[in-house]
Amino acid sequence: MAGPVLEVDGVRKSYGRRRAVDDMSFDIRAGELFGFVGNNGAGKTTTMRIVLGVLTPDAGEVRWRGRPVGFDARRQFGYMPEERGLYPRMKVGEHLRYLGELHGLSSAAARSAAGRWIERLGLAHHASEEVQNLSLGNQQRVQLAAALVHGPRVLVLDEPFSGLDPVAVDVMSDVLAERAADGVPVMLSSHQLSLVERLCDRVGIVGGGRLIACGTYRELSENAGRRLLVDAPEADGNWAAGLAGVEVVSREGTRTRLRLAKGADDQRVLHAALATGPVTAFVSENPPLTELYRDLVTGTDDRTGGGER
Ligand SMILES: Nc1ncnc2c1ncn2[C@@H]1O[C@H](COP(=O)(O)OP(=O)(O)OP(=O)(O)O)[C@@H](O)[C@H]1O
Repeated sequence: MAGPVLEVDGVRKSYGRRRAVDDMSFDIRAGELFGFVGNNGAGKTTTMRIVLGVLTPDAGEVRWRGRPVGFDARRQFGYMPEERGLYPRMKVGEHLRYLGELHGLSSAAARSAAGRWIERLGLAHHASEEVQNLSLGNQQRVQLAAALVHGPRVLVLDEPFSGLDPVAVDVMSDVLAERAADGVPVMLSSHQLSLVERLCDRVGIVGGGRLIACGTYRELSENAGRRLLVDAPEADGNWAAGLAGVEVVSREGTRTRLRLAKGADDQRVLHAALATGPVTAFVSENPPLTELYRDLVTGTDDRTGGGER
């Protein structure tokens, strides 16, 4: 994968006295699917709007290929806003052609691109319908087509998967993976962490307006410390207590899940388990992104649970 093309550097934004985004920095590489996750109110939409130039930051800047993003660069961005922004009375085909032309495509090119995306996103039966008469999921497909119709060089998508049926999620995932394979950097926010884990090359986790972790799933997983599942049928509930660098995450019957701090010795864990009797399972586990996320976000976001600061 190539180097960074889209850089968010030290971005800060307040609404009145409320700090929504604070010293936010990350970059996205060409051809990379970058998942942007965080609790409600963590600052994702505000950051994405700043990337798009819909909002101006109080400090910091966004750069595209090393230069501050200006009007010309932004015309090459494709954006799917959280508050979907389609004209309800326009017909789907007409709407997409209009948006293509608005972004500088010729009338013929806009017609052809609109037709292509209508077909690709499974909207062929709805091309002549008014947007407002479509189901919400289909409106969302149109919204994705609207972000793609002008052949953008960057995609910024705010919760593109919310409310989609599983088939539409697959179509959307395939399309985004294809765009990324074509070298387009794709930034997407989502609360569907299993999907983000599966789809995205890297993940940025936002808490309280700041980026609290960023990396591949594997990197995030390694930084969080190793997990072990140990099944010691004759052990009592306290067998792992007091082992240095070892935390008991959960116990179900005879199975204990442990988290090991960096550098903690798993062989000492094995010895301690064997000292209780037979050990029928001793397995390294990769926690799902959801669990890593919970560990990272807990305690870092004083707006956790949708509250505001
Ligand atoms: N127009 C606004 N005026 C005042 N405060 C705002 C405005 N927009 C957002 N905020 C506040 O800024 C903070 C960040 O909001 P933002 O919408 O960026 O979060 P988010 O991570 O996208 O949340 P969600 O997952 O719920 O969409 C919140 O405290 C929110 O209430």
